[in-house]
Amino acid sequence: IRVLHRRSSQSSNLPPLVAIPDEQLFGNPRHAYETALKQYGKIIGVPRKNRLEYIVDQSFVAEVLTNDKVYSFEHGTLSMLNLHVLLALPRSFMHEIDRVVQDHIVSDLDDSVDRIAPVFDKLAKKLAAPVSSECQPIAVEIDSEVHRMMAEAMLTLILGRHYASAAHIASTERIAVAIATLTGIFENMSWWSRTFPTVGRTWNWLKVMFIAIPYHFVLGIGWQAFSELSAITDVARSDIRKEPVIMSFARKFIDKKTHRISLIDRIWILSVILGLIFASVHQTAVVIMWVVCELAKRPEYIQEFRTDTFTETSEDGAQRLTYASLQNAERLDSFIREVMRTKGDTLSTVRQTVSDTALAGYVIPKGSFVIPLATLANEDENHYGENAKVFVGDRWVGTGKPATMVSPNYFPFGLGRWACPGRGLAVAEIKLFILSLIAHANLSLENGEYRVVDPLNVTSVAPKGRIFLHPLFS
Ligand code: HEM
Repeated sequence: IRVLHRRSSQSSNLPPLVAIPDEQLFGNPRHAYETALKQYGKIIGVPRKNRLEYIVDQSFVAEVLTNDKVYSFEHGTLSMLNLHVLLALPRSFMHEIDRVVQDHIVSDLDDSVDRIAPVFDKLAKKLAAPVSSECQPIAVEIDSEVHRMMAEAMLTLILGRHYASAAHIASTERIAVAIATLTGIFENMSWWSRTFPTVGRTWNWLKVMFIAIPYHFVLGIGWQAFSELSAITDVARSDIRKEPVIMSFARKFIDKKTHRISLIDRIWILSVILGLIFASVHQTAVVIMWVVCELAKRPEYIQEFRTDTFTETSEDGAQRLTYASLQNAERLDSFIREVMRTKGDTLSTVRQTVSDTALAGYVIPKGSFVIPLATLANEDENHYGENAKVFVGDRWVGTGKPATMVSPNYFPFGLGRWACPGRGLAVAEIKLFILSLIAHANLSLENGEYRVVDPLNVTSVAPKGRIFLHPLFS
């Protein structure tokens, strides 16, 4: 690690510019950034993949993530995704997705959970079936199944149960992963993209815009949804709450005179739904895998999670998990919060300066990416005490701090006005899967360890480990 320059000139007053070799940046980013911040101050500029990013320590998390007038979430996030073009639209894409999630998903989590719970139960039963019949531990390929399950759950919730066909589920998975590549999640792992980042980014962008979205979305799900939106009328419905998210969201676009939704609005609705699929499928699947791996590494927690679980009897007499069951699972909630705090997020939230901005005696130029180093805040000994870096599964029990409650020392879901609006659903989904699975089997991990695949992107790339399911009574 070396300083390229301390200050380019007295008048520009830039933070120190620090060069970190690629092997350190991509191989052990946490150590590399933490060391550089310790050496050169609370804010440093670090070039990465042809971009200059300003990395700040834990003392600036609140300022950078919540002062949206200066540090813009929309500019930061859309620019990182190479989707700046959306900033030029007359409507705010991010505001619209935010509203859909708030008004049509998390406003009634009881109902949202009821709609998707069967999808989680189905996978848990499928995975555990061979274990129960053969009465011996079996290794399961859980990662791809979890991705598929998330695609099915979100299709069911957002577009309706009739969309959950094998073909649509496969397309949804592909779209979610394809759009996630725009954030550069696979760039860190490929020599080609790391060495020629601009070419890599352009290639990814073209692939997503001209192949993945048209082929996997427009021709299938998109076309079906477009036809349904074309047929929607403003006839009053008594059961609007029971409609899929897309339909209840679409109602506000029905023109009072024509009683139809205009072509532009139909395209807008579909774009927002596409954004929502991206935001909700891939990342949740990855975090489920983190929780599964951590729990399989620490199976001693499983029994107490079971003891906490209560189910409700449905009309057909079967036992089912409801949102109330999930809220009751306090020890599991604490475990999830601890996984999210300690899994090693580094550069997980980004903002972009909308003007030259003074910070810590320096001036950060307009249009710069500013990113807090999450590990420093999430594992800050001044805040959490001596055992800050230790995983304590029940650390949060009885503290009134659920996994969804963010703060400057815990921001896996971001912070401020733009903190993830879907986090209530995300945590409910993680609990649904874990509780459904441990109802049928115990878990363990081969050699008690998993592997972090991309340490610079732990939120978007799942860890790898060989998971074993064990029969409950053996
Ligand atoms: C465990 C899974 C998830 C994680 C770790 C996660 C994390 C995040 C993070 C870090 C942000 C940026 C916040 C910021 O910069 O301050 C964000 C934004 C967002 N998330 Fe999530 N998220 C998850 C699941 C979901 C789900 C299930 C939905 C939808 C139902 C969702 C919808 C969104 C949306 C729409 C935004 C854009 C910001 C906004 O509209 O306010 N996320 N998420």
